[in-house]
Amino acid sequence: RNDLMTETNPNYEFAGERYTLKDLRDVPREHLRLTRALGQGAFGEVYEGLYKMRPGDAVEMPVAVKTLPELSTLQAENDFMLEALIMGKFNHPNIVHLIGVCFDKHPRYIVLELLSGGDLKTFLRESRPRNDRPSALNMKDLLMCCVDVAKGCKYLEENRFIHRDIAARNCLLTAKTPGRIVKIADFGMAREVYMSDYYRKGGKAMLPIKWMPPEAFLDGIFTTKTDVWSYGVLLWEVMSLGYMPYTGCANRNVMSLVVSGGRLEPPPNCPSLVYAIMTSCWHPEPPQRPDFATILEKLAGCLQDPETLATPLKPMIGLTESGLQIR
Ligand SMILES: C[C@@H](Oc1cc(-c2cccc(S(C)(=O)=O)c2)cnc1N)c1cc(F)ccc1N1NC=CN1
Repeated sequence: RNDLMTETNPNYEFAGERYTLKDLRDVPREHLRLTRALGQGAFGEVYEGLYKMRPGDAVEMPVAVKTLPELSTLQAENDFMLEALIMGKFNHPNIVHLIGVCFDKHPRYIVLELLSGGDLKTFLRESRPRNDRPSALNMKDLLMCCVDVAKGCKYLEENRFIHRDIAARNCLLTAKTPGRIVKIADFGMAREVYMSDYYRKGGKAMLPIKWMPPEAFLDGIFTTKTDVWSYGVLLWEVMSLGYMPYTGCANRNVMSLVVSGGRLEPPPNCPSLVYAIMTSCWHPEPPQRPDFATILEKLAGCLQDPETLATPLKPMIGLTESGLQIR
């Protein structure tokens, strides 16, 4: 983590300032109503809910609520609090907004803005072209999603925050319809709904190997250039409309493949300008990888290139996770 918070030291450094729990807005539990379960988070169930901002208000704000079960270890309590502290310090349109916390008693809650478009990976998979329906998305839609995530990453980079888990599963959309905004929405290196993405390395620590550069999974070195590598894999996820990277390849084989110079192939119909950004993010030497400002410039170039924009997301024929499929 960026700044290990020990049991006795509930402080957190961000952007050169020091914060403690008292900096987090306390949400009165009685103003919160959990309506339905959204799925299993790393710590506990995540719910959709409604939050009455001011007691007299008629209107209630839709929220997402991360819960920490009563029977949690001190480490889990710490991680939960640290995640809230981390999210509470960010202020950017492409990073999920923390509304507040309920830490007065168990079960503890982290209250987030609800992004009702759901996660990016699911959205991409749902948007794949089918015989009955050509894809609802075009190349511009995909590139705009990538731009949003890159803007969020640039903010983190500017604040010297290393995310360590940039991936489509950890990004959410404000809506599925045009005008959608994508936000980075998970900061816990959390083992979200896609458990299989995390490789059980030794003990319980699970690492998203397929999104990590060699220096990270070999030597545990994490820098902002780690996030750049992961962002390159996220680009690949977006352009493939939500495929699992290195489909069918086990994590340990990915490690040896990548160390010996192997890389992800361009997804079907991926414009060469976009694939060039991906491969630049996967340079073996971290300093040689672009920063997010450069990535944004290159994406802007793609968005101004007619040939790139005209590339169709036509039905693909190929091996998918569920076997050979003709679409
Ligand atoms: C913690 C949770 O946060 C949220 C989930 C959804 C959300 C997630 C899925 C579906 C829908 S919905 C209402 O559009 O069906 C909304 C909407 N807003 C959130 N703030 C989350 C953040 C992520 F970055 C990735 C996955 C999840 N989870 N956790 C459990 C399930 N997803």
